[in-house]
Amino acid sequence: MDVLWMIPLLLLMIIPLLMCTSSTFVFYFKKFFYVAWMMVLALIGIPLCILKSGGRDIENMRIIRFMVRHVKYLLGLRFEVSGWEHLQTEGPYVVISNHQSSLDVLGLMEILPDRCTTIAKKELIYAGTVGLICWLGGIVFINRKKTSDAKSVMADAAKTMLDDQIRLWVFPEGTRNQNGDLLPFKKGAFHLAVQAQVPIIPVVFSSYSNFYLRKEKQFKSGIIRLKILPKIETKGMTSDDVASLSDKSFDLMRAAFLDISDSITRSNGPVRH
Ligand SMILES: CCCCCCCCCCCCCCC(=O)SCCNC(=O)CCNC(=O)[C@H](O)C(C)(C)COP(=O)(O)OP(=O)(O)OC[C@H]1O[C@@H](n2cnc3c(N)ncnc32)[C@H](O)[C@@H]1OP(=O)(O)O
Ligand SMILES: CCCCCCCC/C=C\CCCCCCCC(=O)OC[C@@H](O)COP(=O)(O)O
Repeated sequence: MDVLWMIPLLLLMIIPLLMCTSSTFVFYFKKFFYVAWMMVLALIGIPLCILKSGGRDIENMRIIRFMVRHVKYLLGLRFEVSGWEHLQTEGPYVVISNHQSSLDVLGLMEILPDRCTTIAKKELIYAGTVGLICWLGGIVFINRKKTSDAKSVMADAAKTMLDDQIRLWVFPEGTRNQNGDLLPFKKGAFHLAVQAQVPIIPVVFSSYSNFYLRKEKQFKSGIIRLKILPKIETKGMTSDDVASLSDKSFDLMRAAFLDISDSITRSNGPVRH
């Protein structure tokens, strides 16, 4: 029995020691902590969402947003947001952003507008308590392996956006990417905006490579710049305009990504790919 009491005590001594001496340990510890803490937060949030809304409801995103906002401090991250005024747009719109890591959830919750939820891969629904709270928050799940299914879910979403006056956040790269640049954009977000005839608001996260390097197993403290760009109108556009709309958004976001990542790199050391 006495020995059992020693275990937490030993851990309390060993963990800070390893945190100071091994960057690989810090990497795994922070990653484990992030997932575990989000799971715990979701476990607490689930009954709150059910009590507030009785089930799946986009208003639950307010609870989720509130619960996630402090997590950045626990991981040693800080956000510098610019362009807040561009989110002061009435009615429905589509937010698009680049996607580097599951840490993007922290930036998303930092600026998530009211009545805004996201499009996510369907596999996320199986992520335990996190999956359930995502469902309660009205997240729209798509099957990326079946384009026809994904297209029909997104067509329904375009209708819901207008009927229920909601906003949708889409990651047009379609997958996480940390290659120091943006991946070519998938078309779904642009069809969605054109079908609903709503504006697109691009949001750019600066490169994480000055604090988070998956291959090198580094997860330091750092600053993430979040730049909200002016809205792009889609009124009067048709599906014929989707390709040029996607190209225009890509060019604007890529320029902003290189700009804000470069300014972080200059102040914090080189970006490593
Ligand atoms: C308290 C704790 C709480 C924790 C809470 C945590 C909250 C978490 C929230 C955050 C979750 C974040 C999750 C992020 C993700 O899961 S990212 C991955 C999923 N998202 C996406 O994939 C979106 C982007 N993808 C697309 O938009 C794709 O286009 C897709 C619809 C999926 C289709 O895929 P694919 O076939 O690979 O793409 P293409 O773009 O090449 O399209 C093929 C052709 O189809 C045409 N197309 C596409 N979409 C449509 C449409 N909606 N309507 C009509 N036509 C469409 C497209 O134009 C192509 O045809 P052409 O080549 O142009 O002829
Ligand atoms: C039953 C237990 C299952 C455990 C699963 C753990 C799930 C993670 C839990 C908490 C992490 C915090 C919230 C993360 C939400 C992030 C969603 C995300 O970033 O998904 C990746 C997706 O965009 C693209 O996927 P791919 O890059 O194509 O792959």
